[in-house]
Amino acid sequence: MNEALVAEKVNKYFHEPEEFRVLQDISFSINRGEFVPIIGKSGCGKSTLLYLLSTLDTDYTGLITINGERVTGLSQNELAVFRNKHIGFVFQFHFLLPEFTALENVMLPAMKLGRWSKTEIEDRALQQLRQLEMEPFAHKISGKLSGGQQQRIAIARALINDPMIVMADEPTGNLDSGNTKLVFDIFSRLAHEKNIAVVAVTHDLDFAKHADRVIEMKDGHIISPNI
Ligand SMILES: Nc1ncnc2c1ncn2[C@@H]1O[C@H](COP(=O)(O)OP(=O)(O)OP(=O)(O)O)[C@@H](O)[C@H]1O
Repeated sequence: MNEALVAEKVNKYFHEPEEFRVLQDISFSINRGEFVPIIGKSGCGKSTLLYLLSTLDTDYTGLITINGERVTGLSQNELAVFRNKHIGFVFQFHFLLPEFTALENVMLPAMKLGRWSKTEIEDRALQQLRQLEMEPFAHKISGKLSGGQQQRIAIARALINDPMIVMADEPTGNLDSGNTKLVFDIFSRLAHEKNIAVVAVTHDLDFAKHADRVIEMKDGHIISPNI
């Protein structure tokens, strides 16, 4: 099975301040090994869609399937377990703990999962940091590192549990062009070499234009071809 994510006729309404259909019959799929940015003008519904896809918001109609498992309808507890196992998050609100070291931050999701011993987790975390050229900073306090370095720690943390899909919200939002390119290269490599699906909401068209495929949204619809 190659499909990492399938959305079928997803609709989302906000009821305040008035009834508003923010996502309208969204259907698409993303395969493993694909890096797919979601682009579109401010307010078109990108973040709302990512929130649903990542199972953090369950108030929608339609069907979302991730890694062959229908996540629509799972309980909050089941979703929490599912997310930790299968989804890596690089979300802006998903901050690093600034007083913890880079290594401690990366280890945290694996400690929660309870699949490996502490030594194994530390090895895995160091390996992730190494792949992102962050191993020399493993024992530095995260809050004292640069924005680009912190973003790489967040990516290492997103990868520690071997997710099959990574979801990112404005992953290059606060980065200069050098770091933006770096994050782009990391995401492409993850998709192509590790067969992970990477979905990233972005305003950055430079970041998006070299990706495998772009999903473009307008007024709650997907308008890009080839979906
Ligand atoms: N909790 C909410 N209640 C009501 N309306 C909301 C809520 N959250 C978002 N909206 C509205 O839904 C629409 C889509 O918002 P969303 O944040 O998904 O857009 P976006 O494309 O991610 O925008 P941006 O690029 O600026 O982040 C906007 O019109 C927004 O005002």
